[in-house]
Amino acid sequence: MTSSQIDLYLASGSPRRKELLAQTGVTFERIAAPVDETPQPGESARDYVLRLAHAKAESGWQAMIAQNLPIRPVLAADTTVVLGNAILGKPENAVDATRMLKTLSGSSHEVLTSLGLRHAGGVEVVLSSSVVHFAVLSDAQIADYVASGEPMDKAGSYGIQGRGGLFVARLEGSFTGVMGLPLHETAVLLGRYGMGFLA
Ligand SMILES: Cc1cn([C@H]2C[C@H](O)[C@@H](COP(=O)(O)OP(=O)(O)OP(=O)(O)O)O2)c(=O)[nH]c1=O
Repeated sequence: MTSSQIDLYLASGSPRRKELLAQTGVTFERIAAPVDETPQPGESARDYVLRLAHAKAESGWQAMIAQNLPIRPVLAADTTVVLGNAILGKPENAVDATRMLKTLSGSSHEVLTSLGLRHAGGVEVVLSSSVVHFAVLSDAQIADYVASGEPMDKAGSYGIQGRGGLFVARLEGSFTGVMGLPLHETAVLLGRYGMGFLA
C-alpha cells in the first residue's frame, strides 16, 4: 500500500482497537500517543473519558507533526468502567483485579467509550455508553479468571470478548463499545469525513 492510500492514524496500542477499526473499511497506521490517564479530582466519568479521547488524539497529531509524517486525521479512544461514582481503569496487579471483579459481581455497571478524531480543523469527540449486568461470581471463579491473565490490560479487569464474556448475563448497548471501539459510532464518525464503508 502506498502512503497516499492510507486514510488515517490510529493513536492506540490496543490490539482490540486495531482489529475493530479494520472492520470499518479504512486503511490506517498506528502512531504512539502517550498520555497521563490519571482522573482529575472531582472529574465526572463522562468528562474524564471525553478528555482522554481528546488528549490521545491530540497527542497522536503532535507526534505526527514532530516526526514529519504525512498529515492525516488521527483517531483515538478511551474505555472506562463506571460503578456508582467509581471509575475503574486497568488493574495495577492481580490483587487490584480481584478487588474490581468482586465489586462488579452480581451488579450492573456502565461502560463508557469515547472516540476522538483530530483533523486539520480541530478535534471531534463522540461518546458510547453501555450497561453491563454481571452474574454473581464465586471467589474461585474470580481467582481462576485473574490467574488466566486476561483481566490485566483491560478496564474493569475483564474482557467481554474473551472469557470475561461468560460473566455477562445481559448487555444494553454496544458490544464493540465495551470491547474498546464502538463500530457503529466509529463508522459514522469516519464516514462524515469521507472514510470507510459508511462514507
Ligand atoms: C471493558 C473492556 C475493556 N477492554 C479494554 C479496551 C481497552 O484496550 C482497555 C481500556 O484501556 P484504555 O486506556 O481505553 O486503552 P488502552 O490503554 O488499552 O489502549 P490505548 O490508550 O493505547 O488506546 O480495556 C476490553 O478489551 N474488553 C472489555 O470488555
